[in-house]
Amino acid sequence: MVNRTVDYGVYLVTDSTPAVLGDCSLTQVVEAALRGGVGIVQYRDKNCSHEDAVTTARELHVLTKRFDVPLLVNDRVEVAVEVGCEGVHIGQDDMSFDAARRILGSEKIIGVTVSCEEEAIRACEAGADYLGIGTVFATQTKKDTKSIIGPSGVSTILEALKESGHGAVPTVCIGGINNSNAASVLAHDGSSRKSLDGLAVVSALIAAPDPAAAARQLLGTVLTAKMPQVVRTVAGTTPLTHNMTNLVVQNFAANVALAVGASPIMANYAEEAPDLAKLGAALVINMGTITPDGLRNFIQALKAYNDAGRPVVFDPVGAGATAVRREAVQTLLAAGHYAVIKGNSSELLTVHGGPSVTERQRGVDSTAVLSISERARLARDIARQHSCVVLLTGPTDLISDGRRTLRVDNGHELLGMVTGTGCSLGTTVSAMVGAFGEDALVACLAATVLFGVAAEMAAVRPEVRGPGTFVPAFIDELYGIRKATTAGDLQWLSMAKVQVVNADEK
Ligand SMILES: Cc1ncc(COP(=O)(O)OP(=O)(O)O)c(N)n1
Ligand SMILES: Cc1ncsc1CCOP(=O)(O)O
Repeated sequence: MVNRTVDYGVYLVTDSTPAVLGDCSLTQVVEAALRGGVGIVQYRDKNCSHEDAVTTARELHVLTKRFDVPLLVNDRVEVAVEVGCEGVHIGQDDMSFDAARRILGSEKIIGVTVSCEEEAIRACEAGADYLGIGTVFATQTKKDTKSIIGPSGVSTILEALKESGHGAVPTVCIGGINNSNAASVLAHDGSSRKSLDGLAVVSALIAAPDPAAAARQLLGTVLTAKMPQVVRTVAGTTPLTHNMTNLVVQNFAANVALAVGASPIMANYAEEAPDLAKLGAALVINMGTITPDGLRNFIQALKAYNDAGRPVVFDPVGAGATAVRREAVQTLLAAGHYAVIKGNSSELLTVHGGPSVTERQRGVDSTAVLSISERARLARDIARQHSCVVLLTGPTDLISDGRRTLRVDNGHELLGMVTGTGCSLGTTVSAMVGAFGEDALVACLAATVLFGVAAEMAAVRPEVRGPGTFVPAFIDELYGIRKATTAGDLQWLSMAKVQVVNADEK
C-alpha cells in the first residue's frame, strides 16, 4: 500500500484512437487537462507496440511530474516498470494483483477495476490502493464492458465497502461520465454512505474542444460534491479548535465554532499548545491584537503544532497596517508551516511581499483593489510559496492550493458590517481542516461556502433588519445547515457558487 497523497478528484484516462483524440496531440491534450486540475493520469493504449508505449509513457511522465501528479499505466505492468512511473491500473482479466505487486514493489500505486461487491472486497483485501468502479454508463470508448452497473450499482459497492471495513480505500467511478451527469453520479441520499473520491473519464476530456476548461468544470463539480462530507465529518467528530485570537472576536468565534459542530478553546498561553495539539486540535493564529508577548506565544504554539503534525491556520489580521504588524508577519511566516493562510487582499499582499504594500492597507479593512484574476494569481502564488492552502477573502473569495484555484461567490454584505465574521471564518476553517485533513482545499471550500450560504439565508429572514438582528440569524443558519446535512438534507448545496478558475489568465 503506497503512502502518498493522491488527488483522485478528476482522473484522466487517455485514449489515442482517432475516434476520441481526433488529430490532436496526446501530450498537448494531457497538458491542458493537467492545467485544468486533473489530479491523476492513466496512460491507456490497447494497440501500440511495447516500444511506442514506453516512448509515449515517458513523454507523459515528464509532463505529469511537472504538475506533481502521478502517472499510471493501464494493464502493461512492464511498461510502468521501464518508465519508472507511479503505478498501474489492472482489470479483472489482467495480471493478478499479487503478481503486479511483486513486480512493482510496495511503493507503487496499483488500482483495480471492480464491478460488483465481491470484486471490490477481494481487491481491498489484496491491498489495492484504489478501486475503479464501473462501468457506470454505456460508452463508445470501451465496447467490451461486461456489466453496466449505473449509479445504483456504484452505491451498492460503496455501501459494501463501508460495511466490510474498507471505507478508507479511495474509489473513483468510470464509464460514460461527463459534465452533464457528473453531479448526479456524485450525489447520493446524504446518508453516511462512503463517498466517491473522484470521477475517471476518457472522452469527456480527451475529446473535449477545450480540455482545460472541461477539466475545470468537472473539478468544480467534484469539489462541490465533497463539501457535505466535510460538514458531516465536523459534526460527527467535534474537532477541537484552539484559538489564539484577538480580544474583539473571542466570544463570537467560539459561538460560531459551536454552531458548526466544533469544540472551541480560546487559549493564548502557548504552554497549553502541546497538550491541545496532542488532543487533535487545530490552531488559529490571529494577529488582530498583536503584542510582543502574544507574538512569542504564537511562535511557541506554532512549533508545538508543527511538531505534532497538526494543522495551523494563520490569519494575519491588519498585516500591512503598521511596521510592527509587517515585521510580525515575516517573523511568523519564518517560524513554521501553516496549513492555511487566510486574509483579505491587503493582508495577503503583505504576506506575499512586494512593492506599495503599505499604501494599500489602512486599519484592518481591505483597501487593495485587485481584479479577480490578480487575486487568483496572488492566492495561487502564496500557496506555492508557502506550500499551503490560501483563502483570500472578499466579495468573491479565492481559494488555492497552488495547483487548484477556486472562486466562491457566496456571501452577503451584512457579513462585512459585523465585527469578527472574518476571524470566525478562520476558526471555522480550522475546525474543517482539523477534521478533514485529507484535503485542506476542500475543507477551506466547505467552510467558505457554508459561511456564505448561511449569510445569504440569514439575510432574507423576516426578522433580520440589519447587522444586529443578522448575527443571531447567521449563527442559527450555520447550525441549521449542519443539522440538515447530518440528516441528509443537502438543499443548501444548490446555493453554492463555486468555480474553478484559470489562475494563469491575465
Ligand atoms: C480508473 C479506471 N477504472 C477502470 C478501468 C477499466 O480497466 P479494465 O477493466 O482493465 O479495462 P481496460 O481499461 O483495460 O479496457 C480503467 N482503465 N481505469
Ligand atoms: C476504460 C473504461 N473502463 C470502463 S468504461 C471505460 C471507458 C470510459 O470512457 P468514457 O469516459 O469516454 O466513457
